[in-house]
Amino acid sequence: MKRGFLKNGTRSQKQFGDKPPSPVRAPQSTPSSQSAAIMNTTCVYSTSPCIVRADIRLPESSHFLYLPAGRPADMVFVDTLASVKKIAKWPVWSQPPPVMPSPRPFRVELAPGKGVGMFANRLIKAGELIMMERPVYASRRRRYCAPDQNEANGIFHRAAISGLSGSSRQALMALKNSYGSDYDVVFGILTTNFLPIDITEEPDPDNDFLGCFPTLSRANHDCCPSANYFFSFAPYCGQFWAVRDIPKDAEITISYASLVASRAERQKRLLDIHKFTCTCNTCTLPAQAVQRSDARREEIAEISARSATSAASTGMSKKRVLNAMKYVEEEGLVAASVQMQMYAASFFMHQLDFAEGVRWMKKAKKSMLTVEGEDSYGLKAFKGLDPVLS
Ligand SMILES: C[S@@+](CC[C@H](N)C(=O)[O-])C[C@H]1O[C@@H](n2cnc3c(N)ncnc32)[C@H](O)[C@@H]1O
Repeated sequence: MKRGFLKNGTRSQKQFGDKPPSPVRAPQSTPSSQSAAIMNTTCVYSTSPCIVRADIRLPESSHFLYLPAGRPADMVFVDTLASVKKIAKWPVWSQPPPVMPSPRPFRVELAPGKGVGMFANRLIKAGELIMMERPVYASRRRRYCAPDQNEANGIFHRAAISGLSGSSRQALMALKNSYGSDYDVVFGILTTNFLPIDITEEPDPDNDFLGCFPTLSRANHDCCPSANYFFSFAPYCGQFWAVRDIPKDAEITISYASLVASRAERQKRLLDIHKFTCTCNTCTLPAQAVQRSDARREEIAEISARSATSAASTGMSKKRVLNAMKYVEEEGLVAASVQMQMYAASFFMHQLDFAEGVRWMKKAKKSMLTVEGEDSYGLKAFKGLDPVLS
């Protein structure tokens, strides 16, 4: 998911939380005793915009930017000084976050065995925007902090959230912590709830950011999810889009890990990073059905991987492409279908079957709209092709 899944319509899925945020360690000369760790290492860099240096001891310390300016902060951005100075100037902060129509089409309630989850209050139609909101905590995955500010004492993150308004801090602290007592609770909450976000409009793998959301972070995982998470850069909001009709009272789920992997691989990742064993319908199929599901997902993964290479259609047969399309449908992987449809479009174009190529492009465009809405980066890439595709 590089801001959602479909930048350029061809990027492979960037998954959130695929590895925990990793601190970049400062040189060992930094004091590392517990007493030094407890001391306040922050200092105010500027008040307007409100920027706080995380650690006066480190030349390259991370900085905390509190937004919006001049009001109790709804959000903290954690990054280098140069970066937060640029972010502070974005015009989006002068606009209030978009308000979702009331009543909301979902509720947050107990999801047995999972904590809480999001459930549909009414039929939610495929392609509907379920929820959008700004993160309360946004951070580059790799932050720069001293060895005495670690996952166990949470000093760094605690300092970052201390400048948030009471309500934003409470919303964050109310989120689930799946990380257990070896870790500080704030670190645990953040790591449990991170979703991928962006600081650039164009795809940029070097800028790897994570965000925590008061409501979106309540969605549970399913290996055949009913919603797609997309980060819309323009309003600076995370969004959930219904990828199929979601009946009243059904759970609204997203995917935390790559779905085009075998059950064993998915389960390992979910346990290692997200600390649960997935018991979704796909994971609990009878053994033979799991084998078939694995084979379908592995085939989709192989073709998705090819779609990123220039030799994408070399040695590929039409039968195999069309079979893969069927597999995506059989597995209910609506978000993954976009990449496959784009692959099919380019495959047929290479075969000089333009009618078939355009047909798959139209399908991909429609799917992009369903799973990412009008702000989809991939959709924008289609703009010049409108006369052909409409
Ligand atoms: C981002 S939170 C999701 C909301 C969370 N259930 C809550 O109560 O706030 C992620 C955590 O929810 C739980 N979870 C998510 N999906 C799950 C699933 N399919 N089965 C069991 N637990 C799940 C795990 O504890 C996971 O670490």
